[in-house]
Amino acid sequence: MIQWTYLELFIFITVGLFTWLWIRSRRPNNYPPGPTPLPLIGNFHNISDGDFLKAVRDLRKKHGDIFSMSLGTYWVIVVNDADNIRELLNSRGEKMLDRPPIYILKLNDSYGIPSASGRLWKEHRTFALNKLKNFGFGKRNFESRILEEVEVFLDSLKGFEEKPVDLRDIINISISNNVMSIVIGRRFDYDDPKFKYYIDLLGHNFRNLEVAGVLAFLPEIFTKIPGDPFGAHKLDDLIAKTREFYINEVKEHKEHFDDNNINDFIDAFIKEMRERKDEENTTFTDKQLTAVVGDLFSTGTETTSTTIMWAILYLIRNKHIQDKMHQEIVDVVGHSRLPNMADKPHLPYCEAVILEALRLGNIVPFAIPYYVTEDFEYKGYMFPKGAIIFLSIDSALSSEKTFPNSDEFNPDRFIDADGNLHSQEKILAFSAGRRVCLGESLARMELFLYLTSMVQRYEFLSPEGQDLPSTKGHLGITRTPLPYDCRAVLRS
Ligand code: HEM
Repeated sequence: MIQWTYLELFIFITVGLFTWLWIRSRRPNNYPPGPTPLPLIGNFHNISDGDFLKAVRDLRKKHGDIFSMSLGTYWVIVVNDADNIRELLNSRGEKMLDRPPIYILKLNDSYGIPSASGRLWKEHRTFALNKLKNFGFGKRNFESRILEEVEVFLDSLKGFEEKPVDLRDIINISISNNVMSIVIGRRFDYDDPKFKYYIDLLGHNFRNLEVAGVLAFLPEIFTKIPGDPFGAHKLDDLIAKTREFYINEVKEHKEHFDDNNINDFIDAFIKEMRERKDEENTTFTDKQLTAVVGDLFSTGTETTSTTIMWAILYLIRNKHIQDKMHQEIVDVVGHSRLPNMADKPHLPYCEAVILEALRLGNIVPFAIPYYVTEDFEYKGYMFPKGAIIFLSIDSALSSEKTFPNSDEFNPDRFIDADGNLHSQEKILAFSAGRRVCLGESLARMELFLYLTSMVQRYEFLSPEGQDLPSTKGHLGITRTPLPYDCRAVLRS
């Protein structure tokens, strides 16, 4: 019989364990290629230097358009290039429609719409789209409501008397008022302290939460570690505080509910919930209502306002583009009224500026992660059940092939020799397929009405003596510009 010393036993177990971990972390032959995973940590070391966007761009250069990484207990497949993304969603979409059960998508217990899967997602995406349309989404009467909000916003800019100001907070509140007028049936004043508090919390959530960061893939046990080394407790706390807002709104709506007077989305949901109360396994529950209200508040606020902040930043840095945009508005609309959606076909340069801001602003560089629910093959690679798919919208928006000199802000790339708009469909900023952004029509309307009105009335400049705002971004849930001040000077 073999006699083992403790040291020999220790060495044997350690080598055995590492061999098992190494074999387990090896990439099967038919998976997309990628960086070599290390035992225990997989490929975390390849993405953890703080700049996920750059890390993914570098890995693509080495491993090609479709590559895979081992992160936590998952294989993550990153898909680059607009054609690949569209083709994958069109041809394999049904096998990757769900969201993965990763930490950041489970913060709401996977309720709501962006984090939901299966029947819950299907029923509530359809319900939300129908009801939002009934209350005006994308319709003419909603346009007038947005224009009223734009007027209030433009007037509030006057209050700053051309002094340096960071516009982020009031743009956030103003944009939020549009979606909230449909969801909760009212708007908030820009100095309403309670709403400002929630908008501020939302901003913190968007900046601190990284859809693609290390925290996203950590096995849940790591999020419970005392001392909060990964910031998970802080996030839980911020999210719980923001949730108070939605819970209170729902409570108030229930107290004043009148079946004959359905004023907004929450009323419509409560009505549906009451009609289906005896249904077995109904998905129309209080928890889902709170989650959807939270989703519409968050997705409907930060995204559009961040795009406007990027657009103003690029217009400050490129004054000749701002002046050309202004001139087109003056020629077509004049000064006496605000631009409206009927003017859009006659303002191709303004539209080109907006497309270019969506492109270079790159505010959602990766679609919300998808989850493979059935094995499939694409371009000769295996996409195994249980893998997470990252669609790199960044790769589509920064493609040198489609957008030469892609680092430059150049709206003319969308204008042909006759001054007409072209190639707008190449902007994949809202993603594609069945999970395409639910608020795309609202966002496009807001971007057009706000940006054209702002440039019609005001000239946006850097504060005297200050450098131009930086084009560097911060990647949280969205990619936001670093804070900057500007002066809004009333045009005569
Ligand atoms: C410029 C503004 C916006 C941009 C660039 C944008 C972009 C996106 C992107 C890239 C996705 C991920 C789609 C995917 O997973 O493939 C998304 C999802 C979503 N967006 Fe937007 N969005 C914007 C504005 C809005 C607005 C105003 C709303 C709300 C009212 C909204 C509501 C949503 C919802 C609910 C989803 C989840 C869809 C689902 O999972 O079925 N978004 N958006």
